Amino acid sequence: MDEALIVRNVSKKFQLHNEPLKRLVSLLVPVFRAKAQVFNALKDVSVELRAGETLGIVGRNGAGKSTLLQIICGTLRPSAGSVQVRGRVAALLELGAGFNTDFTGRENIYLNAAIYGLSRREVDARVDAIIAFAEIGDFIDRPVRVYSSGMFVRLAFSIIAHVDADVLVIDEALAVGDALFSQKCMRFLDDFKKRGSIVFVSHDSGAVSQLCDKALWLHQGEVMLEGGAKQVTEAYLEFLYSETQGDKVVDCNETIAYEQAVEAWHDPRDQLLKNSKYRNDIEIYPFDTTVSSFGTGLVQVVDSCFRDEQNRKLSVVLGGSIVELEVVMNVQSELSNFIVGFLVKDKRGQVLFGDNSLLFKPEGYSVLGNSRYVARLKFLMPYLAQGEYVVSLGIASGTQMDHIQHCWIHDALVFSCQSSHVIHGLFGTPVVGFTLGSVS
Ligand SMILES: Nc1ncnc2c1ncn2[C@@H]1O[C@H](COP(=O)(O)OP(=O)(O)OP(=O)(O)O)[C@@H](O)[C@H]1O
Repeated sequence: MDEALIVRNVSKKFQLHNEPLKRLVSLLVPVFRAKAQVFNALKDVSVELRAGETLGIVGRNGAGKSTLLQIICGTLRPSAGSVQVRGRVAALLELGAGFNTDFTGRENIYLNAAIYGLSRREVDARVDAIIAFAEIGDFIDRPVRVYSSGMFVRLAFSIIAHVDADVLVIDEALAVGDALFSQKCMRFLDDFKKRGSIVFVSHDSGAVSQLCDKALWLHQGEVMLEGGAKQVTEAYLEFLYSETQGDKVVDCNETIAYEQAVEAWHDPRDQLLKNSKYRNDIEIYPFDTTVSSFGTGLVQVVDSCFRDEQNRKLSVVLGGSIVELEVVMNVQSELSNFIVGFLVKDKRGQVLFGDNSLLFKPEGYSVLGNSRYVARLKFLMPYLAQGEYVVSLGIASGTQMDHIQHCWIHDALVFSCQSSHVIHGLFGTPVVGFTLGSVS
């Protein structure tokens, strides 16, 4: 077959029991089973995935996504219908599944990889790569019962990434909480797409539309829509918004005063947005002094943060407002043509925007050796879509086209945005003026 996965008319019914005793009795005495209340978690779901394709599954809580993934992986039997998968399936579905909590991380690598059918010799050959990808340091030789959930995810993902799977099944909810690692996972998945198929469940429809070729929208156990990832995620978002907003159309004349748009950067919808649940709060995590960097080493960044116009350090930045990105650095030796810049990337590593100090002084600044400097880059933070982001910092000397990096930090600051009105595109940039006139 050309298909990597065929899900045909799959239904799943769960028996619901209020009391554990009744559940036990119904398991032991089949006649009681008929009396239990039945819940249809999946109803006649069909989908096909060709080898090399990526399928995203979206849907609200309780829509049946995890149930479908478990059926695809064979850890749950369907009540009706069938699933055919070609090749080796590796899954990240349930934290700790397949792990022995008394074993160390290293021992669990062998245990898990054996479950996926790898021989000891095959695991010997890739154990170092698995450990390097997981990046959990000395914890690899400690029992996994002492692991944080983030460490579990790191190790579990690293294992499934190295078992030569033909189909990867991933519930992205598990990767939440660690923006840096989920970026790395997304990069890995992008690469994996070249050789295998992926089934990917995510609440982040942006991630689904970027990563996946096709998508399936489940609603109360049924297929609402199946098709191209873009088409399905857009329809799903529209549905979510119409559910939360109703069909109310905001009357622009009533709520937006054109005169408010006097300052170039001011978004006249600001007040409207700030008072809504789409308020674009962007939470900033503190600068991690242990984060790795590369460059000549003549400059070390010792701190970085966001400040508002009153010079207050911010833990939350509001999308659509002016902020200052502060970079504190130690400079070892005198440098000319000095440039400070930044990039903001989404969790797949895609650059959204960035800038540097060259626009202010094309010939660059000069700095003295053995000194500490504070650079501040003031910019308009765009409205960001829900998700996690990182800021990369670069300190260099030279020109835009030709420069030497003294200190480049990939993930200097991490930030996370939980609420947003941005549903199309990667980010929103404020509309600073609008006029409408009739032409005769
Ligand atoms: N073992 C079970 N017994 C009874 N009901 C179950 C069982 N497992 C799942 N369900 C029910 O089936 C429905 C679908 O659950 P499922 O976990 O597949 O949803 P989901 O789309 O993955 O949700 P979420 O996004 O919240 O993870 C839910 O209403 C859930 O309560």
